[in-house]
Amino acid sequence: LQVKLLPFLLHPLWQSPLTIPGGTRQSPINIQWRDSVYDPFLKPLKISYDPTTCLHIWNNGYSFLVEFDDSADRSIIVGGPLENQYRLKQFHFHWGAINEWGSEHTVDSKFYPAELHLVHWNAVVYPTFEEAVMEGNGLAVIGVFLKLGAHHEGLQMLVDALPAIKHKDAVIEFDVFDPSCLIPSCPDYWTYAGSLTTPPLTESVTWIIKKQPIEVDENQLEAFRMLLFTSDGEEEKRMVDNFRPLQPLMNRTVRSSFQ
Ligand SMILES: NS(=O)(=O)c1ncc[nH]1
Ligand SMILES: [Zn+2]
Repeated sequence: LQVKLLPFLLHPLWQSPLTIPGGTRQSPINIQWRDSVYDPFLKPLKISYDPTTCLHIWNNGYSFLVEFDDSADRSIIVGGPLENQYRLKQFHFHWGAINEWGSEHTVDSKFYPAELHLVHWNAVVYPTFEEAVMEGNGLAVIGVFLKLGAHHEGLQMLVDALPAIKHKDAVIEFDVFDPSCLIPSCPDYWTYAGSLTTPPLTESVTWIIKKQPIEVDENQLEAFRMLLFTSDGEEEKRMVDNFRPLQPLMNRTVRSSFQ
């Protein structure tokens, strides 16, 4: 198995070791449906996004991100497993070179072709995102699986912007977008205590993984794969397979909001 892991272990994307030394709650993980524990005390997740808080869309050399004005409580989530309300800061995706893989989390060891992460931070307790990143209850990330299927109208607005941010560090203004159009209507989710899946890999994330995927079509996935890891003028490297390998569950239980 170690030999199989070798390419991932050496993957250029993460200079830091695969798991940070002493890491006990790293992400992503495989969600074994039958091992998840229904928690009747989990509340429904309440999502209230203000589409005008959208700022810009950019290529950070690892994924493409849509960033939001998080200077006030205008786009927030509350409820679910969360003690406080959390402010939306950005969302981004992870995807594969082909449809057989691409998501970070897996369900019963099944990969989806892509995964959306909506990143929120606990502005009730912490003064800045940077400080929240370092705290166990600092962040809440909603994960949504993408599966190959029907055309997704809401996603198309993002897809249409991608050619303008093909290269690393390219950014364009993006004034109005409501990310709730990317979140499935089914309220069911799994939740567990984990980490960021990119450096600094800090163990500060309450993960909320939606059970129901959203459907996107082949052309929309292909548009993700035309982005580049590289800056303008550098030898082109297609932005694909920007997902972290699965991490050990260790002493954690995944809870479900549904039976
Ligand atoms: N992929 S992730 O959502 O864990 C993340 N967000 C910011 C940095 N890394
Ligand atoms: Zn992510």
